[in-house]
Amino acid sequence: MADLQIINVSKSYGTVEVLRGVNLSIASGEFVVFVGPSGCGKSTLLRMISGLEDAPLGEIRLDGKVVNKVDPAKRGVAMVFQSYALYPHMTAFQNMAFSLTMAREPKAVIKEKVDRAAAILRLEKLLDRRPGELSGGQKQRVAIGRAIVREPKVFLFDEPLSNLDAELRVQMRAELIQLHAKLGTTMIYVTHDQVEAMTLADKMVVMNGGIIQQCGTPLDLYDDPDNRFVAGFIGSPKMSFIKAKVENVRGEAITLSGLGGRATVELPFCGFAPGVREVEVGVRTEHLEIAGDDSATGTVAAKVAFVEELGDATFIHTDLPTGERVVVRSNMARHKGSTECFVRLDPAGVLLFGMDGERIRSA
Ligand SMILES: Nc1ncnc2c1ncn2[C@@H]1O[C@H](COP(=O)(O)OP(=O)(O)OP(=O)(O)O)[C@@H](O)[C@H]1O
Repeated sequence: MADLQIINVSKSYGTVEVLRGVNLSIASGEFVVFVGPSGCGKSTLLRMISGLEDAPLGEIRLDGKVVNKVDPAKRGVAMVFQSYALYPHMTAFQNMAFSLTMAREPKAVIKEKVDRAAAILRLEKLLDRRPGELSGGQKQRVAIGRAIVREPKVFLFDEPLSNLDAELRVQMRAELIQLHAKLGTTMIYVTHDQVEAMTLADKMVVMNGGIIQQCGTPLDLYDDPDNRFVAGFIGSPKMSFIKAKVENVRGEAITLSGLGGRATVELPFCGFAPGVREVEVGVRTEHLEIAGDDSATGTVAAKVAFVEELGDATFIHTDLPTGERVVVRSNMARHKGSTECFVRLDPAGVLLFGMDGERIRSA
């Protein structure tokens, strides 16, 4: 177990800056997930922590010690790759034992460590098989086993489940949660799948454009995003955004107009900055409902674009007259066939964003 500090770390490839002044503190034993769209720099940051990529600017501290120039093999970190990276001619046992064999550990110690890892990962019966004789999930477990036997201070996972089918991903996700509970080791995990991130993370780090946009618990990010990017990235279906004009600001409420072109809504809000004329309303699907008419405030006329019926929930994708797409979760079955509807916002579930994308919070 180890804590990790990333202090003002930047990285460029040629003239392209892929990490820009990243600061992050990871506590010992924490499960931290880096998430963000393709190319945002999450794998680069992970590889810099592992030492596979050099870190010329800023500091990476493991248990207080600067490791920027420490050899990857001596950092006490172990990485698990998306591609498994197993030796095809070696058995599962030999693959898992490889680093210990190279370090000339005694045979009895190697066997004990591999057997212990195999028991944790339920691989005991597969140790004689070569990678070609294992399923994707089993191969990934061998790759994780190879990391476990090294008894690292920090595990680094680079999209380890991306090559697995949907069902196996869910199963492996649960296994990783149990593994973390069993070992208690610091784990850093990269994925572009936000559901994976939300289910695994103690702390989630949302990145975009080489910058940490926000970090916190998954529910902090879901309920209280700092900006429009985080709000839109976290959650499925995604948060809907509607532009509005600021009509009236009072002590504990503001009135917005022009939602979807016409509608108005009054929101509880303290300390709204005078002078702001335009905002964007962000609202999650659970704070929207289909209304019978537009008599209540915060109700917008919309056209049904398409309906997804998933059994336990129905998502109605609607288009406002302004062209904005709004997704409503409804337990009213059988919306297929409807072409027009009214969508009502629950004022208590509305978040406000400035036109610069930053969150406007109530005082
Ligand atoms: N060795 C390299 N040389 C030049 N550019 C690179 C190199 N490695 C990565 N990049 C670029 O740096 C940026 C960040 O890449 P990185 O792999 O960290 O992104 P990512 O967030 O992990 O994306 P993905 O989810 O697609 O794996 C990308 O624009 C990528 O093209």
